[in-house]
Parts: sequence; C-alpha cells; structure tokens
Amino acid sequence: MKGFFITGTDTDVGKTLISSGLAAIFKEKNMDIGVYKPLLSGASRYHPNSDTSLLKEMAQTKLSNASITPFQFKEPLAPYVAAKLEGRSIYLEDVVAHWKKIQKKHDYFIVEGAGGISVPLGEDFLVSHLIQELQLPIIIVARSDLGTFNHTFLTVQYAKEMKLNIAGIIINGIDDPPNLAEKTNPNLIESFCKVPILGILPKMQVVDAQDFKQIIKDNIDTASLIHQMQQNG
Ligand SMILES: Nc1ncnc2c1ncn2[C@@H]1O[C@H](COP(=O)(O)OP(=O)(O)OP(=O)(O)O)[C@@H](O)[C@H]1O
Ligand SMILES: C[C@H](N)[C@H](N)CCCCCC(=O)O
Ligand SMILES: [Mg+2]
Repeated sequence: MKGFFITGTDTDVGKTLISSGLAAIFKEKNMDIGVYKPLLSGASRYHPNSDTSLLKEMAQTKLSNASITPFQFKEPLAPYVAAKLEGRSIYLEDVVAHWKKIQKKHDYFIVEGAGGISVPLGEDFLVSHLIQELQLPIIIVARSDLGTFNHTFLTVQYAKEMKLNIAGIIINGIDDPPNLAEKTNPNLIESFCKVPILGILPKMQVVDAQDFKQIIKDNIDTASLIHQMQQNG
C-alpha cells in the first residue's frame, strides 16, 4: 500500500488539518486517495467536526465514516484508556483486519494516528506498532514554539529505533512574526534529527480546512510527496 501515516509529537498538533489538506491536494491531482483514522476518542465519527468527517469530506472518498473509523470511544483520552472505561479491549489484529478490508478500495491512503507516536491504542499496541504493521512512511507533525525541539528529537529517535521510514517533519503553527525560538527551531531540528523539514506552516487566525489546503500548497513541496508515494509500496 502506498501513502503516508501522519503522526505527531503530541495531540492537537494539527495532524487532522494536515492529513485532510494533503488528501484534498492528492485528490485534486486525480489520485485515488482514501483516509483511515482507525481509533477516535472524545468524539463521534459522525459529528461534522470529527477527525473522521473532516478527512472524509476533504478526501472526497465514498468510504463510510464507520469504515474510516471502525473504533470510537466517548472519553477524550488515549484510545486504550478510553476503551477500558467502556469495558472494551482493542487488539492490533482487529485494526489491521479493518485496514485490510478498506485498503482495497483506494490506490493511496493517508492514515492518521491518535495523539503522538507512542500513545497506547489498545491492549497490546501503541501508535508505533500500528505504523509497523501498515508499513507506511511517516510524516511527523511538530509544534513550532519553544519546547518543540525536545519533543521532535525524541519522536524521531524513537521512530528510528522502531525502524520506521521517516519521510519528514512538518512544523505547524508558526506565529507572524515568528519569535526567536520559532526562527531558530527549524535548523536546529533538521541538523540534530537528520530528517528533512517538509514545510513550515503558519498559525491561522480563523481555521478553515480549504484555506489550510492552500497554505499547505504554498509551503510544502507536494509534488515531491506525490513522487515519493508513487515510488513506495
Ligand atoms: N496552523 C494552525 N493554525 C491555527 N489553528 C490550527 C493550526 N493547526 C491546527 N490548528 C487547530 O488546532 C486544533 C488541533 O488540530 P488537529 O485537530 O488537526 O490536531 P490533531 O493533531 O489532529 O489532534 P488529535 O491528536 O486529537 O487527532 C484544531 O482546532 C485545529 O483547527
Ligand atoms: C482525545 C485526543 N484528541 C486524542 N485523540 C488522544 C490523545 C491521547 C494523548 C495521550 C498522551 O499522550 O498522554
Ligand atoms: Mg486529529
């Protein structure tokens, strides 16, 4: 399977906005793109603002909300914990079984995890283990401000230890004008992590997914991402 797994240094770093924007850009290029956000906590997959709905709408896929997100949980917690509170147990093989069903429906996929790369998703697995199963290259979404170096470095080291294929890092939410940490972080991250920065995205005053798609186009070499997707798999 070809595509990207969008992970991050934390929850709320912009994975969904970036995943849905990238999916919309690939769709515009006539690519047959699907989305998968297997575990959603703290929202209903049918709510118009849920990760699931935004991904589906931007990718313009016919996949149902239930197949994009087979597992949903009420509480806004790590999926493993949210599942436990409902007396449920989720196993990696269940998530992979759903993936095997939907992956036949599109040529390319954007997959979003939940929170950061080591968040517990189920009984026996973290986000990183799901990535190993899906065998997709990862894009790491990181914050822009002070403190992000440490989170990003640790995420990259862990991803390397887990033998994941890292396509690059997207730094999201830079201020206008950028503060001193935001100005110096990209070079610092690139030189110590030895992973390419794919783009630096500004903080939006009013968040709109279509406008964000344009921001991605303006700041990320999406043609090169498409090329990478076509080569992989
Ligand atoms: N560049 C940005 N400018 C302004 N707001 C942003 C930006 N990126 C993300 N946001 C906002 O930050 C919030 C978190 O973004 P998003 O839902 O994409 O995070 P996430 O990493 O997918 O979180 P989760 O781990 O819950 O899936 C959202 O309200 C989103 O609109
Ligand atoms: C509910 C939230 N929006 C995420 N999907 C889940 C985030 C779990 C984070 C767990 C942690 O790193 O402490
Ligand atoms: Mg999200």
